[in-house]
Amino acid sequence: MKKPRVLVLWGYGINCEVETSYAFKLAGGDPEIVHLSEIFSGEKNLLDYQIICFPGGFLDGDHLGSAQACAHRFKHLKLKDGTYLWEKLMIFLKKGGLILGICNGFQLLVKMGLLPGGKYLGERKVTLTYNDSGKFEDRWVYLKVNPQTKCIFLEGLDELYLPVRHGEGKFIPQDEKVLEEIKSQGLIALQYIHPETRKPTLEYPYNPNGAVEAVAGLTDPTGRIFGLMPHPEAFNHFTNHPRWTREKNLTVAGLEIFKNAVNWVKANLL
Ligand SMILES: NC(=O)CC[C@H](N)C(=O)O
Repeated sequence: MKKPRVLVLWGYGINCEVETSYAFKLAGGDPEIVHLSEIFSGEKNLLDYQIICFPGGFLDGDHLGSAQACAHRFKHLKLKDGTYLWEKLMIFLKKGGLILGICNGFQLLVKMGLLPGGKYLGERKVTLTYNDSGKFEDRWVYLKVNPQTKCIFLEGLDELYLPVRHGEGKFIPQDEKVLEEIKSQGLIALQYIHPETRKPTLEYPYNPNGAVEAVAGLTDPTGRIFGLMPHPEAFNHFTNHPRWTREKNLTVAGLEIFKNAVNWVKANLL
């Protein structure tokens, strides 16, 4: 059986590409780690893959704000064949491909305007900025999947426990109107919850950054683009869980996200 081809990008400060590629492999995909420079030079073509993944890290050293500089490259870079990289991305989406952005990758997706997408595709309507705590947050968080979400990556999932590690994870919409639109279309895919009430929370440290509406992850109206601040690739085996020696029958929650993507491509694109 053919395996979905997954483009896992690295370079310029991305540092989670090996773990991310490993997670896609465990999930049944055929990942390839490709340096961004090979995309920018046109040596590698986005259209040769069914899934594009932007992993976590510190693109361009977080200069100008996390993922900001790289977002400009994706929006404005002209390839040797005379086409724009952005046009390639649009063709990739038209062909039905999936896009996943994790942490720094999520920051990149919102800064280049792939999320929230839909009628705002290419426009920046939301951002991810400095944590309210004023420091880098490195902790595990409880998350709830929006039962209304169309996000393919989250199908069949309800609550998740995953690690976050970021300095700029606070979700902010441009204004109330944008927030209402995002909410009414079910684009808030994932929220930070309080471990006791199991409800979305603004309380620190359960909401580790002060994200408005406790947003931890967003999808676009097609459900094929997904970005999240937590790192699902860092929970790919039960021993990654901080309490694995005490808690039994742990679901390896992170891996489920990669399996959903791979299985969807197998069923719909291969
Ligand atoms: N782990 C990451 O991807 C971190 C993203 C970004 N550099 C930040 O600190 O917010």
